[in-house]
Amino acid sequence: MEYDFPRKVQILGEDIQKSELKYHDREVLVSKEFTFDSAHHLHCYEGKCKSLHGHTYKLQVIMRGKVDERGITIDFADIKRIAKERVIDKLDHRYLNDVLPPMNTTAENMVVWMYEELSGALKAEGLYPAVRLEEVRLWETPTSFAAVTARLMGEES
Ligand SMILES: Nc1nc2c(c(=O)[nH]1)N=C([C@H](O)[C@H](O)COP(=O)(O)OP(=O)(O)OP(=O)(O)O)CN2
Ligand SMILES: [Zn+2]
Repeated sequence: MEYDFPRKVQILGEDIQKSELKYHDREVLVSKEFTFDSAHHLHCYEGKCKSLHGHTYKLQVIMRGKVDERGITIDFADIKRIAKERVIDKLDHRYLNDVLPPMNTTAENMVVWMYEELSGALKAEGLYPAVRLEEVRLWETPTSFAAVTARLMGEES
């Protein structure tokens, strides 16, 4: 497919005019996915998950913001760094019942905690409100996930 990209881009050190940038200022969702392995068991639950067991969790982080002059909403590398620092490095190869704040370690509870961690990082780093956390999804198995959105978390604008 042929795109009508601008001929000149000042921001990249080339000879480009901002007025030619077609997509600058549009709001776009950007997403990155991660996996991590953890052990846990559930309380108040009758079934196999009350016993110690493990999962390869999948986490999807979706952020939202305006595209800048470079064509970037937030660098995927920054999403990765934030997710690693705030979530993955705390949980990977750990026993969740020990390392998470007191909670039953269901996918629902965990995804709410993850949303708060990630949203807190955007605010602490001054990226918010230009960049907002739109949705976080956590797969416990390939067929089961829990998710929260900005609207569900009362952060929608
Ligand atoms: N609503 C929720 N239900 C269950 C949770 C949960 O977090 N939220 N967690 C569990 C257990 O942790 C269990 O390990 C995962 O359950 P399940 O998806 O049933 O696991 P399976 O391996 O049996 O999945 P299949 O893909 O169907 O083989 C239980 N329920
Ligand atoms: Zn489980």
